[in-house]
Amino acid sequence: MKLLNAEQIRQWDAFTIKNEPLSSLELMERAANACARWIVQNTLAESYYIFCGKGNNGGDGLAIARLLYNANKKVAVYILESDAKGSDDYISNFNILHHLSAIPIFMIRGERDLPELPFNCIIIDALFGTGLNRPLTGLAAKMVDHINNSIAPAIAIDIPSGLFGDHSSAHNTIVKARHTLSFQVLKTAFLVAENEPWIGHVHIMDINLHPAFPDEVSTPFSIINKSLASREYRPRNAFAHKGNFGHALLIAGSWGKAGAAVLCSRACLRTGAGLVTAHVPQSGVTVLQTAVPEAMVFPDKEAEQVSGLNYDLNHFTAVGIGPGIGTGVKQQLLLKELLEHIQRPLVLDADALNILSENKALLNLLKPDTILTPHPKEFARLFGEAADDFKRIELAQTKAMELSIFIVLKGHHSFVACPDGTGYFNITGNAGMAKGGSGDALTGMVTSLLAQGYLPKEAALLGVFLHGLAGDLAAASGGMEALLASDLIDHIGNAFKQL
Ligand SMILES: NC(=O)C1=CN([C@@H]2O[C@H](COP(=O)(O)OP(=O)(O)OC[C@H]3O[C@@H](n4cnc5c(N)ncnc54)[C@H](OP(=O)(O)O)[C@@H]3O)[C@@H](O)[C@H]2O)[C@@H](O)CC1
Ligand SMILES: Nc1ncnc2c1ncn2[C@@H]1O[C@H](COP(=O)(O)OP(=O)(O)O)[C@@H](O)[C@H]1O
Ligand SMILES: [K+]
Repeated sequence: MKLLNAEQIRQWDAFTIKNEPLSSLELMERAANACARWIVQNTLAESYYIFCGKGNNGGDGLAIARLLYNANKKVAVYILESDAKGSDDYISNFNILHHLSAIPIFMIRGERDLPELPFNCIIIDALFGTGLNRPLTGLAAKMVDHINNSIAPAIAIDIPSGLFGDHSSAHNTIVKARHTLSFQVLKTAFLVAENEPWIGHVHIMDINLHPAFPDEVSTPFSIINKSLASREYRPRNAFAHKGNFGHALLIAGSWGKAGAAVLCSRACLRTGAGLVTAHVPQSGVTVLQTAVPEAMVFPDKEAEQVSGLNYDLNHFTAVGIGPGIGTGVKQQLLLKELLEHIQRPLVLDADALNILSENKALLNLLKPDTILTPHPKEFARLFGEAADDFKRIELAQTKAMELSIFIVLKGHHSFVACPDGTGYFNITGNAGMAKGGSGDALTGMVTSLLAQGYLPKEAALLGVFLHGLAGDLAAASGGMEALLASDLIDHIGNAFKQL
């Protein structure tokens, strides 16, 4: 699903208005209806304090006030006064409300006009939406501070006021919402960790914008959702044999970190690879053969670390390297040798990435379409610190294009940067996965898909989606706190079944 920017969403409105057809006021009513319905169904409050600006976001707020009043809720409206005359639909809704004369409307001209907010009210934030074009200052910022200083929860309409939809809002004054009711599609702002303090729980309100529009625009960003993942998925043929599903090699583990090799090998098998061989230090052999008897083992000549490649890499259909290997001289040489000789699809994770960070010249050895799976710290070590989350995404895109590789920037919404300049945000996964071992599972899963013949882009997108979904299913059955990477791996099968 394409991720549209604020301007494209405006065009989508206009397209819907022209082609459905309906008036913009009717579209606003539809949006307000969806919000009011959600508010009535999901909240119980003594009263609703509705803060409005004079743009269309404020128009939504005025319409929501009327609809909540019609649903027998006690409402009061507070309008941020400004020199602007207000958008047409704001004015229309203001006039309707004014004539209704049942709902108190207060104009806020100065700080002294700000109402006291009782603890048992709900605040509706309809000050500014996607039309915000500069940080809030003056009375608007004071109003937001006032909302944030109240203990009453705030529900933001479309986007918390003060937050930019498409770029960083660092240092802005922003409404801290408990819930955000946003129209039709996710905004990029909801996908980055730096905005977590403002957005609360995001709920997408379907307002039936015209389905033909997204096909007409091109966007650099998309969302990996179930329909995209299902499109990538290739079910097994009935007459298939293990040779059809490739042979994955995983180079992982060291003394004290045999678990990393166990987790990525098991995840690799659970994701469907026909054969899996783990190259581990000798100390890891018994561990691996006991914990994952389905995997074959290639014992290194050293006891506690992997130290060299004494086999033909072409024997395998895909290779994953990094989890728990360490960053010593021998692993550095091993990685260099591997990068020089490999002719197969490759995933680099964890210590393999840390080795690259210490030896940047190795980046030039990366073959096109190699997949890197850094978490934000590994990414910073590799490519430098970024000023904010949006800049980090930009940097990932630049590096993916420059090096012709895929970069899976892991996080709550992992971002897959592709060499063609496109990028995909994942929407599965949960905080239960924030525990050592989850990343090792992802390495095994993506390597598995590559081994089975999925193209690198397909493997990265499907792997990230299934990984998060398996985590979600594991959390649904055993809770987030208790979630182990092993639980996630045990749910990979159920994740596939949902495709
Ligand atoms: N499909 C959908 O999504 C639908 C969307 N709809 C709704 O429309 C909303 C977008 O409405 P919108 O374009 O009128 O912009 P909105 O944010 O209300 O006002 C911005 C105005 O404020 C001003 N301004 C900007 N920054 C400022 C600042 N820092 N401090 C002070 N002023 C500032 C700026 O004017 P300026 O001062 O620049 O002349 C601008 O005109 C959207 O979020 C959703 O709620 C629904 O109704 C229908 C379906
Ligand atoms: N809060 C979260 N929400 C969704 N996914 C998460 C969250 N925290 C971690 N993850 C996922 O778990 C994995 C963690 O990887 P990583 O940090 O490399 O862990 P490790 O190396 O310890 O296994 C990543 O795929 C990441 O996207
Ligand atoms: K808002």
